[in-house]
Amino acid sequence: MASPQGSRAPLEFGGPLGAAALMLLLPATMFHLLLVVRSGPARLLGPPPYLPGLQVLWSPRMLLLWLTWLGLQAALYLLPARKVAEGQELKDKSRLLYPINGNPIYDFFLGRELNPRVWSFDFKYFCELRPGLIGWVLINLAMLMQEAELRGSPSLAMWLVNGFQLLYVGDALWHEEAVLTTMDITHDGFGFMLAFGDLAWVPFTYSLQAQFLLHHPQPLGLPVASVICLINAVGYYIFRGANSQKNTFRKNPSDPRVADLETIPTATGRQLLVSGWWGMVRHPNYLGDLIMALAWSLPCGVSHLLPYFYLLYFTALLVHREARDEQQCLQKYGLAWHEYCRRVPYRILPYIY
Ligand SMILES: NC(=O)C1=CN([C@@H]2O[C@H](COP(=O)(O)OP(=O)(O)OC[C@H]3O[C@@H](n4cnc5c(N)ncnc54)[C@H](OP(=O)(O)O)[C@@H]3O)[C@@H](O)[C@H]2O)C=CC1
Ligand SMILES: CC(C)CCC[C@@H](C)[C@H]1CC=C2C3=C(CC[C@@]21C)[C@@]1(C)CC[C@H](O)C(C)(C)[C@@H]1CC3
Repeated sequence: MASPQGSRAPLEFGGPLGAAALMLLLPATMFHLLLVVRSGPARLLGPPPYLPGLQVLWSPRMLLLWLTWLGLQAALYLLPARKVAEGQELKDKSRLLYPINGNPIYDFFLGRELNPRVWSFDFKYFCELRPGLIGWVLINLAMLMQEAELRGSPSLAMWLVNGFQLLYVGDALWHEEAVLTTMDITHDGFGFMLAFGDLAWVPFTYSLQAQFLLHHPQPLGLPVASVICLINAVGYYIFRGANSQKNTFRKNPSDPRVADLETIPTATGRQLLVSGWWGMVRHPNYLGDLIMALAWSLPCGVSHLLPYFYLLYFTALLVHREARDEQQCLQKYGLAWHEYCRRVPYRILPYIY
């Protein structure tokens, strides 16, 4: 968004160089992870065990399968029997026009079109939840079924990972409307980052724990499994509680479930919650999500670093995302946001960060 003086807003992700590096590094990282997870050593930081030839990598049948999957999801997305929810309005009821800054690599990575649509088909909204997230749990299920074929029955660890991540995806679909208030929909364009993130990164790297367990079975006793289930439950409770509280408040501040919460008025007319989950830290939803990310890795044991890749990546993503959101909220709310930061000094982890 251009500032009042017309100067260009600061470039994120390290500008064109950062964007170009990420567009090379991310597919390479995903490729490395998928090779290493199948190898015996499964060393995250080691070189990939082998580099498959092009005849292995290129499969017209797989391409057709993937396009069929995308087409099926698109057809289901277009079914007439669906609820239509309004997106977030901007302050003056209009939509800001982002100046094209003549920077192709950066624009290609971040995207500049906020709401890419063909008729009523919203590409960003469609990609955000459906093909990638549902594909993720399908890959998990395929791993579970293949382990049953290989070893007679799925391991307890595989059941836990499948169950936790099915809960996460099911929750996302159940609360589909909440996606409309996420940063991706309200602020980010639909470029390489979200297209690759939604359609490749989520299904193939988020299913890493299930893939790891298929190739590296891990023993898991009931007492430890119970503790891991408790950790996931705590994470989900915080994640869901915080997201629902904020989304309810944003939809209707007078809703009895949030009406008694303390708030800070802002010059925009919108208020900031300063008690409840959002009085604990400034991103309680991220805290819950990270606790769940830990619970997804623990069933894979501690013999390998690879299953903890998601936790490491996700921590970096949310720390970076939180910083981006802070800048946006500072621009939106000015002094009110400074007051919020004074009263709620921690970002994600109480008394730590
Ligand atoms: N699994 C994954 O890969 C990922 C999961 N996520 C999850 O997605 C969820 C959404 O995260 P994200 O999209 O980053 O955005 P958030 O849901 O955290 O929303 C941030 C926005 O909420 C509003 N807000 C912030 N503080 C307050 C407050 N005190 N009172 C009222 N409103 C407030 C502001 O918008 P405004 O005031 O304009 O309404 C702010 O821009 C999170 O749970 C996160 O964990 C996110 C990224 C990746
Ligand atoms: C490829 C790069 C490393 C970065 C890509 C990041 C994307 C994979 C994520 C950015 C925000 C996301 C959200 C979810 C999935 C991952 C991406 C697309 C989300 C749909 C997961 C389910 C949650 O319930 C949610 C709150 C709906 C999430 C919204 C943000």
